[in-house]
Amino acid sequence: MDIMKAVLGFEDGDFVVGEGFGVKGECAGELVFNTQMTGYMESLTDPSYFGQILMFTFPQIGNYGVDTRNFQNPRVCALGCIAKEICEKPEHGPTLRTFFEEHSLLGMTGVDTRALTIKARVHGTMRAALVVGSDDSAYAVSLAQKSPTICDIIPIPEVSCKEPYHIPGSGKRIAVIDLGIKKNMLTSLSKRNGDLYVFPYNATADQVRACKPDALFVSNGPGDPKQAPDAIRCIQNLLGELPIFGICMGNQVSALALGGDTYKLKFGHRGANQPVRFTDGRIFITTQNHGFAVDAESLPEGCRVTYTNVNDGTVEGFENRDMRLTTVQFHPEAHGGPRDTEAHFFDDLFRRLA
Ligand SMILES: NC(=O)CC[C@H](N)C(=O)O
Repeated sequence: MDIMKAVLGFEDGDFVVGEGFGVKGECAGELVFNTQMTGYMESLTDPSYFGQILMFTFPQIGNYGVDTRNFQNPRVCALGCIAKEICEKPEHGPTLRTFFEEHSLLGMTGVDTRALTIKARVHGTMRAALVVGSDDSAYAVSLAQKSPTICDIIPIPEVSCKEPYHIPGSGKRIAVIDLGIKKNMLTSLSKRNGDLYVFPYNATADQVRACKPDALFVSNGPGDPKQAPDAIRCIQNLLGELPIFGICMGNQVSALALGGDTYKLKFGHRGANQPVRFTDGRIFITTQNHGFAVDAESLPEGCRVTYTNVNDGTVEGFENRDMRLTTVQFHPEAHGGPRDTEAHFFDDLFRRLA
């Protein structure tokens, strides 16, 4: 096998050289790290990673091949993939290498991902550029420096559905705003017989009202929540009119719709063992993937923080009972990661509509 060069350049002038996999090419965006031991395909296909380069801290990924049943979206959404090592002989095929080659994706191995993770933890998330097929570090650094910040990109329209669609179910009618929804959110709602009317990111309140929903659900999505003005407006118009639920980006845009604020975390939470504390003191282990957070202090009267991240005390969920709004920052739908909060969130959602 011919070795293909690759280089990862950072906005601060630093760089690392490694081995490329997939195809030759380049990409630039935030480099973020995920600490999951499994679920690499769920993460790579999670639309919330659109616009970011995804690095896995677990030393080897690809050890159970590529199974499209795990995909959270039909395509890989991360701009590129960085891993210490990819498995060349998985128990089930095809290999990550073959998949990346066949789908013209960009990957890099053979780098000290732990050192790069420490760098992100010390200095904060940085913009980086991955160049596969070259070791021109000066070029990679200049690409990183020229790339827009995560707050400047508008990625949601790229991953939201283009037209509304219907997933029939025999139960409650849920209007879903797709800001780049993970498949397992839809599956989790469908499994509970939800009759789902899915709308693109720019749906208006009147379009939502027209399907006569019992509730509104706002999905996860990539980028800065402040770059989702249509969803914020739609929620604002529907607040108090019907129950509203949201996950991750759905949590953040709900806070903004209420007049609250969000801010960028130093290096975010991305992994499958993030502990959150519920109001009753119980701790749940959750999957998370977020780089922004809701500012607890900014939430207006009537809101109550329901979940707090045990590691850093940040907001992992809040509610406003008067407005019948319940949102979480973590991922109860899992995929990958633990399903400890699936029933807690989704069963509760339908119980509230009964
Ligand atoms: N998974 C998500 O919905 C992420 C929301 C937002 N893009 C963030 O990084 O915080």
